[in-house]
Amino acid sequence: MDLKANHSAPILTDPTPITKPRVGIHDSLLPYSSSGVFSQAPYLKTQRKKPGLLDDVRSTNWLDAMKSSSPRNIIKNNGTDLSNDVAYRNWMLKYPSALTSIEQIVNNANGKRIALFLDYDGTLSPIVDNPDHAFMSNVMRAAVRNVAKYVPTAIISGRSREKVHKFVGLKELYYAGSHGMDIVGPVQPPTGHTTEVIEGNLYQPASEFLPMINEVFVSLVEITKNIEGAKVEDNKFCVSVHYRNVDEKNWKTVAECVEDTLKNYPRLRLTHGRMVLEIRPVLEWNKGKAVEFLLESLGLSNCDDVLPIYVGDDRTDEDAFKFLREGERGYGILVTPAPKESSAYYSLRDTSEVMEFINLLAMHKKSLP
Ligand SMILES: O=P(O)(O)OC[C@H]1O[C@H](O[C@H]2O[C@H](CO)[C@@H](O)[C@H](O)[C@H]2O)[C@H](O)[C@@H](O)[C@@H]1O
Repeated sequence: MDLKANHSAPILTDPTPITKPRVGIHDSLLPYSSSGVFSQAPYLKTQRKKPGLLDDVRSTNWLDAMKSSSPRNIIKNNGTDLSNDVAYRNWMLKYPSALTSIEQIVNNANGKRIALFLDYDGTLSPIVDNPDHAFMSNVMRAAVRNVAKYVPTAIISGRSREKVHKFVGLKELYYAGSHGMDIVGPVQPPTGHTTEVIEGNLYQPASEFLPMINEVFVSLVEITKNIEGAKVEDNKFCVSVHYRNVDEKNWKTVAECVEDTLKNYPRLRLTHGRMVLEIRPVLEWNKGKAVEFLLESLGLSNCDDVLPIYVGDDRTDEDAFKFLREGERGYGILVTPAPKESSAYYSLRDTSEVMEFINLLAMHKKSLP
């Protein structure tokens, strides 16, 4: 079957199809300030949001949103794995496998540098019950280390930057934590290929929120302490409240605790991840902005020369997919075992397919003169 012919998204088949971004990245983001800290981008605005406008949880069907927030609830139906059924195969006509499309992807990269952006949980490490045990396998680590020899590679995670760096454990990469609100950029854009990223320039657009986030973290730990299975995670500029291990009958209580806490913090908002409620600053900053920022600071923002690829599995990754799709800048690849609407172009089923894709990409780059 010719997947290209059925792909509803614009297929970038021309070797130089990617146009310059419609909106250029603001030069004012660079250069860095003398303190070694990136200067605050002037277009970053904090918006006040009423507590009643929280993203998901206070909408009438918030409980449904909580239930559907992980493939655990959508893959299985009466014990049948729907990922093999007709619905998934039909869905793949719109989001073809990045493995079977590898030729198309590398053809579009012909003559261009590839920049690779990887989410962590659910992308490089499988989803597990205990967030502290979301370890990456050694073979995955080797694959990421290897691809980073050929293409600049960054990890963009909802976790704190320090934690995700520790999990991945590779010096060769760039890291953005707190959904992109904590970025360590290069001291200067790499000239050739670097084997070790020299850390130096921090970009933390939400730094003013740190005391507030810490306060909320402490309150949430206290208020949820009697809910069995609930876990509050400090992600530096965001807080995650996990309910994966909470009995479903208590999910409402978890949401109410979060809501009660946030009533006092109109400058914070709530989003949904996979069995997790995520509290973060009301700020025009997300993983898409982080990709844009990293491309610029790596000297890779010229779309005629660079093909960015972003691989991720979660709702917050959609901002990066959108950023790449909107300017026809590059490709988003959604990792999911079940059909899902997305702004990505391609799909991969799980972390083992992610590893296969990373290896194919490295093999291709290695084979180039
Ligand atoms: O942007 P990411 O790197 O994907 O981080 C998003 C959240 O990932 C983690 O939670 C998820 O993975 C856990 C481990 O597999 C799982 O137990 C949890 O249910 C998932 O939601 C992380 O713990 C969160 O803090 C991140 O926000």
